[in-house]
Formats: sequence, C-alpha cells, structure tokens
Amino acid sequence: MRWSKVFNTRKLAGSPLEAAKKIVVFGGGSFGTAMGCALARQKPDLEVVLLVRDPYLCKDINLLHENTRYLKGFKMPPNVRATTHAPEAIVGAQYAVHAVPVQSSRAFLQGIKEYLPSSVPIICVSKGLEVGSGQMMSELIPSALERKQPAVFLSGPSFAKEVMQNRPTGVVAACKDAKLARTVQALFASPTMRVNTTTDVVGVEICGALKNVLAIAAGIVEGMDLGHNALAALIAQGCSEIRWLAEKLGAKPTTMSGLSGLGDIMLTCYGDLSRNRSVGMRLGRGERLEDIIASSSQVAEGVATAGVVVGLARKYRVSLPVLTAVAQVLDNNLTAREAVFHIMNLPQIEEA
Ligand SMILES: NC(=O)C1=CN([C@@H]2O[C@H](COP(=O)(O)OP(=O)(O)OC[C@H]3O[C@@H](n4cnc5c(N)ncnc54)[C@H](O)[C@@H]3O)[C@@H](O)[C@H]2O)C=CC1
Ligand SMILES: O=C(CO)COP(=O)(O)O
Repeated sequence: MRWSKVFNTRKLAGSPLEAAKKIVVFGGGSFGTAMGCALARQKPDLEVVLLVRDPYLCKDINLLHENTRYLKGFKMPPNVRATTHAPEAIVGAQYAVHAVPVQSSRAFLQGIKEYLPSSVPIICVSKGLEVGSGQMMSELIPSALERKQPAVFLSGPSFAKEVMQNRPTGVVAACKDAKLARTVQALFASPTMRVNTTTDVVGVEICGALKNVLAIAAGIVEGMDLGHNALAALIAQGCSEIRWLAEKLGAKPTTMSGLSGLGDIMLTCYGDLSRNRSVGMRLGRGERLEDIIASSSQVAEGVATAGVVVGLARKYRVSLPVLTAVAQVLDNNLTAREAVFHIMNLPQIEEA
C-alpha cells in the first residue's frame, strides 16, 4: 500500500537527521517554534536554536521551555533553546528553517546574510508574496541575500498548534533540486509527519500564498452568516481562480490538488485556527481592518498578499473576482456586502 501512484525508488545515501547536529530557526513565532520542536522531538541530541528578537521571550523559552507569547501552555523539548544573537544562532547549523513573515523577510535576511554560509539550505515555511516586488519567497531569498542559496519550500495544511500537539500532519517539500527536497523530506518525516516532495516550487508557493487570501474571503462569508451553500460556492470559485493564475505561472496541476493546494485551502478556509479566516470573519461582522490588526499579535499573510494578487491578475490578464474583491474590501473600496452583491451579479458563465 502506498500514498501515491508512483514509487519513490531513489534513496538518500545517509540519514540527514542522523548527520544533523544543529538547526537554526529564523523567527520564534508560532510556526517556527512548532517546526523547531517537531525536529527536536525526533532526535534528543539535535540542537535546535530559535533566533528571536524579543529578549523577554528569549528568556522565557530558555527558562520555562515554553513560548509564552505564541504557543502558551505547550512545553518545548529540552534541546530547543532561543537566542537573540544571530551569529551565535547560525554558527555550525546545517539547516536554517525560515519562519519570518514574508513582509519582514527581506530586511531580516539582509541583516543575517553575512553570518549565513552560502551552502546552508534554507527551509522556508513562510507563505505569501512581497508587497512592492510581488516576489515569491523563492525569488525574495536570493534577491535579499544577493547570491544563490539552496532553498526548499515546505508548505501544506499544518496549523502550528496541531504540529506542536504532535498530531498527524502532511506537508510537501518543494525544490528544483529533487535530492535536496528528499533530504528535507527525510529530515522532517516522522510517525506523525508525512512529507511529500515535488520540484514544482512555483505551484507550491503560489498555492500557499493565495489560499491565505481565499481564507479571508471564506471568513467574510462566515462572518456575514451567508450559509454553507455560499461558502462552498465561494471556495470552489476561489480554487478555480488559484488554478487559473497558477497555470499562467507554470504550476503543475498535481500541485493544485495536493497538500499545498487543495489540502491547505480546505484547512485554512474551514479551520477555526486560521488567522486569515478569522480576519475575514471579523471583517464580515463589520469590524474595521485597522482594529482587527491592532488587536491581533500574529501575522495574517493574506492581508498583504491580497494587494499583490491584484497586480498579478492584471499582469497575467486573468480575471480573479473573488481574490481581487478581498483586496478591495481590505482597502475599504468595497464593503463586504457590496463585494458579495458584485460577485453574485457577474455574468453567468460556462465552467472552465
Ligand atoms: N502559524 C501557522 O499555523 C503557520 C504559519 N505559516 C507561515 O509561517 C510564517 C510565520 O508565521 P507564524 O510563525 O505563524 O507567525 P507569528 O505571527 O506567530 O510569528 C512571527 C514571528 O516572526 C517574528 N518577526 C516578525 N518580523 C520580524 C523581523 N523583521 N525580524 C525577525 N523576526 C521577525 C516575530 O517576532 C515572530 O516571532 C508565515 O508566513 C505563515 O504564513 C505556515 C504554516 C502554518
Ligand atoms: O498556513 C497555515 C496552515 O497551513 C496557517 O494559516 P493561517 O496563517 O491563516 O493561520
């Protein structure tokens, strides 16, 4: 029995986890912490170092073994520690997990590039598009570091809290270099974490970025209490829009129906733990975006990505009514109610 119709016959020469001694995690937020702990649980003598900004949080992690700001109440394995000092965090690390929000990633990477050897693979878990450049993380990383750096993009339906609780989770590791993707697969794979591989970096990245925008739309429909029919129709339309744009960018159809596509769309659009969905729900109930952002301590990447999608729709001449309506609601150009009315009254279509 296997999960795929293809056999993965290529084996790695050694075990990357056995060979690894130290892994640095950029960003001690909820997902960086959860993925760092997932690695640390696998190998008690692996050193996992979270590079954080806040000295108080750093102290809590080291003294209490708990991320008191982002994952309160969860004990971290003893082999996870934190530091605010980049050179000390990075020195000797064989891999770097990048979990800094997309809009802060360029400045962050520019700040640490002198300490990060160009041979250390970055395993990027951040999902979104950079405002201004419109870049995906696979473009932003070499652009910020001003050099080539091996990088793998790990995405899929994976709420930080459930990873922290060691609940079964499936993700996909995307890299043009199939061997490096398999290395990351072997690093994270465990009895509670399945990791597929793919070389479709663009597909995985665009699905991961756009599902956040769609989750805001799903939240708006929930917040307005429009019903199950409306929610299902909206998500199906959103899936088509993501497919239309992803196809233009050269993504593979298998990616869209896989973990980073449909899998993450379902999780984020229906799951109560989604920050993007919860931003949408509050907008749908009539709250102002400024108030929602001011009262949340965690990033909802879809808010910034929505504006970038409008530019992409224009650039690739593809009509994305649901995804671009989210940007208009966020920009206060449309109320949620007007957006729904507008979308429902677009011309009737033949499915494509
Ligand atoms: N939380 C989740 O369930 C998942 C999150 N992701 C993605 O992971 C990325 C990070 O998300 P979370 O950890 O959830 O965010 P978070 O809001 O919980 O934490 C963000 C972390 O980044 C740090 N940070 C922000 N700006 C920084 C800067 N300029 N320099 C250094 N550190 C900075 C913050 O201090 C914080 O520690 C996002 O792109 C998100 O979409 C992906 C899968 C699941
Ligand atoms: O990407 C995620 C789960 O895969 C997390 O989604 P939110 O950022 O909306 O919480």
